[in-house]
Amino acid sequence: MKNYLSINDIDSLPNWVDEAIALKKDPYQFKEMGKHKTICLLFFNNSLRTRLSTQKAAMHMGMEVMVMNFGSEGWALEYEDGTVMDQGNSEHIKEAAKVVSQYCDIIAIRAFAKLKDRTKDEAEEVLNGFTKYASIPVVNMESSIAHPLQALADAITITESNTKPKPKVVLSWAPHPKALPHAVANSFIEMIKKQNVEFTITHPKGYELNPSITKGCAIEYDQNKALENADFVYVKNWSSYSDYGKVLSQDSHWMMTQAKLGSAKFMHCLPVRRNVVVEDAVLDGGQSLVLEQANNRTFAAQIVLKKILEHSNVFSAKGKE
Ligand SMILES: NCCC[C@H](NC(=O)CCC(=O)O)C(=O)O
Ligand SMILES: NC(=O)OP(=O)(O)O
Repeated sequence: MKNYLSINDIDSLPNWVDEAIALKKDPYQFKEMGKHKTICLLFFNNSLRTRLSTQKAAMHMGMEVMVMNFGSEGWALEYEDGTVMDQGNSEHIKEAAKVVSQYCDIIAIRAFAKLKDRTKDEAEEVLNGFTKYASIPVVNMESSIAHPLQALADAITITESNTKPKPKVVLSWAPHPKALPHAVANSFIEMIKKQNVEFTITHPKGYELNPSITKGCAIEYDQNKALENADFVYVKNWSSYSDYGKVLSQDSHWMMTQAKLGSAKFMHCLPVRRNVVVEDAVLDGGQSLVLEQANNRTFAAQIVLKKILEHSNVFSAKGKE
């Protein structure tokens, strides 16, 4: 595997989950693999988990790590080809990506959706710009439309705590004061479609996600009905997709409560707004998996780095890359 841009870059999800669980038991077993290799983490948006867990994963693999908050520290980048750069942007992606490629062996990028222009967000100019012009592998640390490191961690977490042959998994929208991206929900859906589960999505009308991603999924507008007999409830806010980037509802009836959760396990990618998205009793209770999810981010990132290093070591040994 060269790049990890979406869940579709995983050749076998069950194998990757098993390998990640094995890495978790003995995290430094491949510490020689990344020796004298450097990963550069470029952040165009804030982070706690992604930044620290990806750094930790790289350290487990014996890699050196460079981190840059590009959004606040880097030059404003231009992505259009052939532009006369006489406005605010100082540096073109062509130079930036090629320069970063000279300093490291893997680039990881976080660049969220701006939620103003759907076509522009779906073009993924930052992630795709780096992928196009970098000469080294690229990892998606949450782009406009995907968060595949989170979804892989979620797959590990569900596998570890599942006790049933075919559990019921529900993705439930929850209210939020800000307009949030679709990336976490999109990648979760793409991941869960590859699992042997019964899956239902529930949200208010107007919050339908990209139909090409939800194709084939059950959508139930009655949250209580959707939650019946659930084993895992993944809660997440997202803004409207059809009325792009808009907050259409802040209806607190959609907040997850212990009463609604019943005996199901609770999941959320974090950060989470307490008593807006989910009540304290759920997060502070025994059914919450949020800390396990955050912990598994390290091993999701580590399996991704291992696959990339294996691929690049094979190619460099052959003198091909
Ligand atoms: N990386 C995980 C989630 C990141 C982002 N959440 C946020 O921006 C929440 C910010 C806040 O609550 O103010 C999202 O939904 O995609
Ligand atoms: N879940 C997640 O990606 O967290 P951060 O935004 O803190 O990295």
